[in-house]
Amino acid sequence: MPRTMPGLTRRHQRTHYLLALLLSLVVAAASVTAVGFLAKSEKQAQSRILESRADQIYGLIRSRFQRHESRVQAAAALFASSDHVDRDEWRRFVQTAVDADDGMFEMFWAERIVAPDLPALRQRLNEEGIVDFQLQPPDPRELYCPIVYNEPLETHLDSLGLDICTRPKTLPAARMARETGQVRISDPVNLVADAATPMSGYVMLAWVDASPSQAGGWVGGTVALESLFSGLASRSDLTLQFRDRAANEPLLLSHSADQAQARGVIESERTLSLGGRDFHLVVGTSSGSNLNMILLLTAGLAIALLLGALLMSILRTRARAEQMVDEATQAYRDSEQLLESVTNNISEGIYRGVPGQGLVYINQALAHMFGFADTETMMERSGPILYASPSQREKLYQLLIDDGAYRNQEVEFVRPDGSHFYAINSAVASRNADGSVAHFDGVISDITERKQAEEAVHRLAHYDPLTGLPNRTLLNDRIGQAIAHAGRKQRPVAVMFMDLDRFKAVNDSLGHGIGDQLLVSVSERLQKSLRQYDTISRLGGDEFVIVMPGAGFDAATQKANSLIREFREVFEIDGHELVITPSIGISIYPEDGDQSEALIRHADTAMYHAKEQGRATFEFFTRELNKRAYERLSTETHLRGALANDELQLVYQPIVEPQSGRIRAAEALLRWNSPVLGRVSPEQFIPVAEQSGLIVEIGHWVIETALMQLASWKRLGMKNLMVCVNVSAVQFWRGNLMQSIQQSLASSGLSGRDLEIELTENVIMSDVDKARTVLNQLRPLGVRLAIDDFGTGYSSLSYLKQFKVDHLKIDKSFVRDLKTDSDDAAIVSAVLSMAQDLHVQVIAEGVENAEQLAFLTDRNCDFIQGYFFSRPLPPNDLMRLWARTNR
Ligand SMILES: Nc1nc2c(ncn2[C@@H]2O[C@@H]3COP(=O)(O)O[C@H]4[C@@H](O)[C@H](n5cnc6c(=O)[nH]c(N)nc65)O[C@@H]4COP(=O)(O)O[C@H]3[C@H]2O)c(=O)[nH]1
Repeated sequence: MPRTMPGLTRRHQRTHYLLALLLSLVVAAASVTAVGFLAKSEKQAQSRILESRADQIYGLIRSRFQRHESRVQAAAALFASSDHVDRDEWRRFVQTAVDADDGMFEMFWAERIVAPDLPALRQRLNEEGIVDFQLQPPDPRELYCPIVYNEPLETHLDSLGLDICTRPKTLPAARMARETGQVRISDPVNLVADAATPMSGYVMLAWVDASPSQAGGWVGGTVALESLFSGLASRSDLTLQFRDRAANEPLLLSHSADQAQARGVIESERTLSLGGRDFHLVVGTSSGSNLNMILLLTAGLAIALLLGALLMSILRTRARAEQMVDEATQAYRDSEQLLESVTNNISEGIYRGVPGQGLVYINQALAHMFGFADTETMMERSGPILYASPSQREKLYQLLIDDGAYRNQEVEFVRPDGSHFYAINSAVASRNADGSVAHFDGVISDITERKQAEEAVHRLAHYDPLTGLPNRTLLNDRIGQAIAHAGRKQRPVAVMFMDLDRFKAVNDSLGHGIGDQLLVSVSERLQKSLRQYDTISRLGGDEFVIVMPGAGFDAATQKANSLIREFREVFEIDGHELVITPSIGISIYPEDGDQSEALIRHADTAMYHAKEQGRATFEFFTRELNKRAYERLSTETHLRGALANDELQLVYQPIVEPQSGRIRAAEALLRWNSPVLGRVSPEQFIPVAEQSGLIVEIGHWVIETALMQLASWKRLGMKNLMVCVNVSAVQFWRGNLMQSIQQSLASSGLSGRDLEIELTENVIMSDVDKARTVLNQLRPLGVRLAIDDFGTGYSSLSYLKQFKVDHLKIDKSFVRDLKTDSDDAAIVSAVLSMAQDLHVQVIAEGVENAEQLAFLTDRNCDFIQGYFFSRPLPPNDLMRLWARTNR
């Protein structure tokens, strides 16, 4: 089955098949015609040869017959011409003929005698030595024709006495010979009666009339048929048939006759009339010529087929070649289109440049990259590609010359409008035979976006998004660099940790938007006030760190002072005039650390100390500060587990009505007995709890516990008693105070009037509006409000009036020195007087002695609290005290 070529159409294939078939048919027909013609010529030639051969054979057979006939005639002439021919004479006469070995099988003399002559014959023969003459057949009859002489006698004794007139095959010939006087030939006879292989032959008979001394008779010659044809059929290409017409049977068939018949030989026939018999001779050709014809024809047909196949193959090869050319052409077109499509649609710019000529090809993307509408415009207007750095252009071109290529080079290009873009540029050169650059092909990928993204990532990783200042990561780098540089030059580095005082209040009251703007303004102000090589970093929230390479103690002091001064100037943010102060902690390399992290941490510690010192100030880091910072950290660590471990307790200090001496309230005060740190003063752990935010949780616990305690006392009969709890600034602003109080009241079953919260002036004044909102929410619950530590802060009573303050607590620092410090006495007197005017009750704290009590009672102080009456007491002790005082 022919393989179908992909892409070769069926129509083409059919045409090819038809052409090949046609050629095969034409060649086959030509072959057949040629073979026919050749066969015919061959046949004619063969016929001619055959005729000639047949003539030869015919002549030979005829001459062989005639030779035998003439011998018989000669023998007959011998008898006719002699009075008597005796046996010896006969023998001598025919001896040559029978010895010639050319087919004369036997020669005999058969006499015609009548019955009465038979004894004389026997007598004569007996005399001649034939003693036992037997007639064959022996039957008595009138006429006998027995063979009386025959030669060679030795081999043909059995012929002696044979009566030829009794034999149906010889009798007709004998008669005819007598009647015509001619040699006549008998029917074919078997020459050897008992032989295994029959031997055919003829008997030729010639009549000899009787003479006076001799009876008439026949001379006979027995001729072996084979001898007539010997040597004639030896050629394998000839077949012979020799038929006796009268006998009508083949006398001789060549050994190849059957094959010859099967192959249809050419035959030539002759009729041979001899001795009164007609013989039919058929000579045929051998079959060799037919085979040749068949071979020829086969070869012709094979050639036809081969030619057809060859043509088919040629056509197919040609068609395939054409098809391949078509396909290659199509593929080339496709690839050209693909290339065009790709080059015009990819985002990479592609160009070809020729030294001295500039660009000779660019694609669409390249034109767009350089800000041109299309390639034509760029090719017309643009010179060489513009590199931001001409030296880089030279360097890359040198690479092309030296290495033949450069790959993935990051390049900055300039557009005609002056804008820049970043790209990755790769190019490869093609060289002339002399090695010079013939042209170079390049690819440019615009990586501006990637660069921008990288820069954005870098910015995010290293800069504070709000202010654009370096973040902690970059700060660490800068400090590291500053230390490395300073270390070599043995110079100091100052690290300032700056925190904005009460920034949270700004954030909470004015919102984060304003807070953020304030931070930006602060960063700008800081940047303006610092040297170029100083680094300002924002760590987050309101924390800034300033690194000042080369600055030691004096320079840092100077800078801190100037910063604090500069911050006195108002920040105008979105219509708000904000005053904000910084607290600054300073650490110095190398004294306070040689690592960025240590220097920042120590500056932070110093900053806390500055805040503790009353804000808007700065502090240098000291070992003592570090110790305190460590203690604070340790306190915080242990405080985290204090609530859960039940390490906190409340003690209650009575607040007493001086006139009656009755306990009207009890202030709940925290106590922490740490199994590790021992007893820790509230003045030590409360600030830590506030800084860490733990105060929210602890504060809730205090309110809840105090109210539960009061409920318990009330159940035990302690009437007209309320509890006062300290609420810290962090708890007030960040903790959900309202919810905490509501929950605790609910669980204790008490009313709001049983609770008083103590807030410092500073808490309220840090955000008056918000404080008002919170307090207004509490008011409906009946919760009372006391201003703690009054006198230490703003001390603006009239201002506080609007908050419906229930009690003012005069700070114990004023009470302590009442006797010795006239200022304190004056302040206390003034406060008491003002409070009475405003109908606000006053509680004096820290009353330790009778003089203090007398001073206060003289001025109608409403309540007294202090060691003079009682130290803070455990609940049961207070209950016992109450039992003594209030019954
Ligand atoms: N020298 C002297 N001191 C007297 C006298 N009478 C009372 N005190 C002390 O004065 C402090 C009164 O509490 P504070 O001013 O609110 O000052 C409190 C308060 O600000 C804070 N505090 C205590 N408990 C809590 C609490 O539960 N929550 C909050 N936020 N702060 C608390 O800790 C501060 C110290 O508390 P304490 O050590 O318990 O100290 C208590 C108390 O023991 C006296 O006659 N002489």
